[in-house]
Amino acid sequence: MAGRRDWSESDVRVRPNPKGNRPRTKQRPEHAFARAALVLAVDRGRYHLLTDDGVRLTAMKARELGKSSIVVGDRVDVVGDTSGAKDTLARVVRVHDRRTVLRRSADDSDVIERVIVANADQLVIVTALADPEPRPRMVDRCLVAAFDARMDALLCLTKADLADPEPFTQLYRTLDVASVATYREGVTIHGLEALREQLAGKVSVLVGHSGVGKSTLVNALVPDADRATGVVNTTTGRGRHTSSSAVALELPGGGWIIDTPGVRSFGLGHVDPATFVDAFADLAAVAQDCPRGCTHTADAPDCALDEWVASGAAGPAGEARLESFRRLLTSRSGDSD
Ligand SMILES: Nc1nc2c(ncn2[C@@H]2O[C@H](COP(=O)(O)OP(=O)(O)OP(=O)(O)O)[C@@H](O)[C@H]2O)c(=O)[nH]1
Ligand SMILES: [Zn+2]
Repeated sequence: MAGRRDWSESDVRVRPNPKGNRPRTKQRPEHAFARAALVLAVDRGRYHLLTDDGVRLTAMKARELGKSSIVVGDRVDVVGDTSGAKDTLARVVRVHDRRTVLRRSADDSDVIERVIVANADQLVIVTALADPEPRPRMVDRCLVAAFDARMDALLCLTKADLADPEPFTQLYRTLDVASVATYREGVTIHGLEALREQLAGKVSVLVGHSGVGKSTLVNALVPDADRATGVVNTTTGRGRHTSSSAVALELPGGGWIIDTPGVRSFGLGHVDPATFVDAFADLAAVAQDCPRGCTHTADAPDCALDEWVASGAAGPAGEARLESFRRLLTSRSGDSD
C-alpha cells in the first residue's frame, strides 16, 4: 500500500475512458518541479508540511491519490503553490515508501488498522512513577506496538521525585528497553539532558496518558512548542489542533519529536504473534524450529522457545526473557487501557 503513486494528467482528464487503452498524456510540467517535504501535522484533510528547503506550507491531497493515507512523518512530494504564503494551498502528489509504520487498531478484535505515524525511529513511552500510578499493562501494549512497527522503545519515567524508578524499570530489563527518569524541581527538569541524548538526531513518537507530565517535557524539549503547534492552529483558523492529531516538532539539537495528544491506547488487533517474534532476533532464530503457525504463548504445544530455555541454551537470563516476551504477547488481548 505504501508505495509511490505517480501523478499523471491522464488520471484527471481522461474520463470516461471506455476502451481503457488511451495513451497516457505527458505529465504536467509542474510535476517536474515537485518539492520533497515532511508531513508535520494533519488536520481534517489539510496537511501541514515542511519542505526540504525549509518552507512551511499547507496542502491538500491530490485527488489521484484516492483513499491512500498520508500521516505525520510521511515524506511526500508537493506541487502547485509551494510559496507557503497565507491562504495558499499546495497539492501532495506522491507519498514515499515508509521506513516504519506505527499502527493501532480501533480495538483488539479489530484487524483494520490505522496508521498513526510513519518513519519514526522510536516510541517514547511517558509514564509517571506516581500520580497517576504507572500502568505496566499499558506500557507492555505500547512496547508491542513499537516492536511490531520495528521501532525502538524508550521508557521515560516522570515524577521520579515521588517514587523510585528501580522496581518499574526491572520489569523491562530483560527486554532491553532503555529508560530515562526525570523530575521537575522548580524550573529545572532533572534527567532532561539524558533524555535529549536519547532523542538526538532521531524521530521519536511520544505517547502517554493525561497527567503524566508529557506537556511539561515537550515544552522543555522544544521551547517554542506552543508556537509551533500554534502555526498549525493559525493556518486552520481553529483554536486548537484536533485532539486526536499528532504533531511533529523539531528539536533544537536536531531530530524530531512527534506528540500524540489523542493516542491514549493501542488496539493491537493487527499484530500477528507469529511475526511479532521477529522483532527479537535471538527468539526469532529459535522460533524457526517451532511448529507451523505456532503462537509462541506458554500454552502453545511444542513451542521451540520452551525447549530453548529447558535445555539451558538460553543462558541464565533466558527464562526471564521468554517470560517477558510472553507477557507482551498476552497483553495483546484483553483490556486495552
Ligand atoms: N511531582 C511532580 N509533578 C510533576 C512533574 N512533572 C509534571 N508534574 C505535574 O503533573 C501534572 C501534569 O503535567 P502535564 O505536563 O500537564 O501532563 P500531561 O501529561 O501533558 O497531561 P495533559 O496535559 O493532561 O495531557 C502537572 O500538575 C504538573 O505540574 C514532576 O516531575 N514531578
Ligand atoms: Zn513457538
